[in-house]
Amino acid sequence: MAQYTRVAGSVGLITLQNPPVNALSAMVRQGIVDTMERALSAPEVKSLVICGQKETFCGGADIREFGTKMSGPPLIPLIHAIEASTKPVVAAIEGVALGGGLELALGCHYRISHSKAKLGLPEVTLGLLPAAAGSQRLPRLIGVPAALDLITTGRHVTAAEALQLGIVDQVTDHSTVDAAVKFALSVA
Ligand SMILES: C[C@H](O)[C@H](C)C(=O)SCCNC(=O)CCNC(=O)[C@H](O)C(C)(C)COP(=O)([O-])OP(=O)([O-])OC[C@H]1O[C@@H](n2cnc3c(N)ncnc32)[C@H](O)[C@@H]1OP(=O)([O-])[O-]
Repeated sequence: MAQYTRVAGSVGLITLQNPPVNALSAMVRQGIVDTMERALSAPEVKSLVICGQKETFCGGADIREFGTKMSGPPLIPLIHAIEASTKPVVAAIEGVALGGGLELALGCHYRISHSKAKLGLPEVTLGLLPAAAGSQRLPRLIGVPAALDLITTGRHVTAAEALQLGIVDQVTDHSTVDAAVKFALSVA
């Protein structure tokens, strides 16, 4: 699921809800599609923030759905629709942004991270490659050598390293959602 609220007057806040790590289940993907549509069609909403409930952004594809029949909207067009949004979209990253979770954040126009967050593309550790265009968006963002390192090792980076590499735009020790909403207001 994904919850939609309007905050600070003009920011649409989309909160991913799928304990324990807000993995991208069919319900969450459908929730993102529905809440994006709602935010994009609301004239009073000028920018968006995507976050995860319970202080974690997203652990990627829902491993509980591996080996089951695919249902719900696929991830690639969903992330593409976020990237193509005419209203700026900011990812508020707490806890983890891993695999499809980081790929979702890479489709957003800006990324704000909590200082204790971990980011990475660990697909290789499952015998997979990033399957939702992370292998395209990450090299575009930080260059081929740094992206290849992350994709082929699957290692997690700290928020400080993510900032230094250029994966995130800002790191905060305080409320990531508050910082992302402030950022979203500034770029609307
Ligand atoms: C399209 C895209 O390209 C593709 C193809 C993909 O995205 S492929 C998928 C990529 N994502 C991953 O590989 C992330 C795998 N997870 C982890 O690395 C870790 O879990 C963690 C996030 C760093 C947390 O570690 P932790 O030590 O704090 O606790 P935990 O005990 O391990 O985990 C805590 C609880 O979370 C559950 N969990 C963790 N990740 C999950 C996931 N992706 N889906 C569903 N549940 C997950 C886990 O089963 C456990 O549940 P329960 O036992 O409590 O019921």
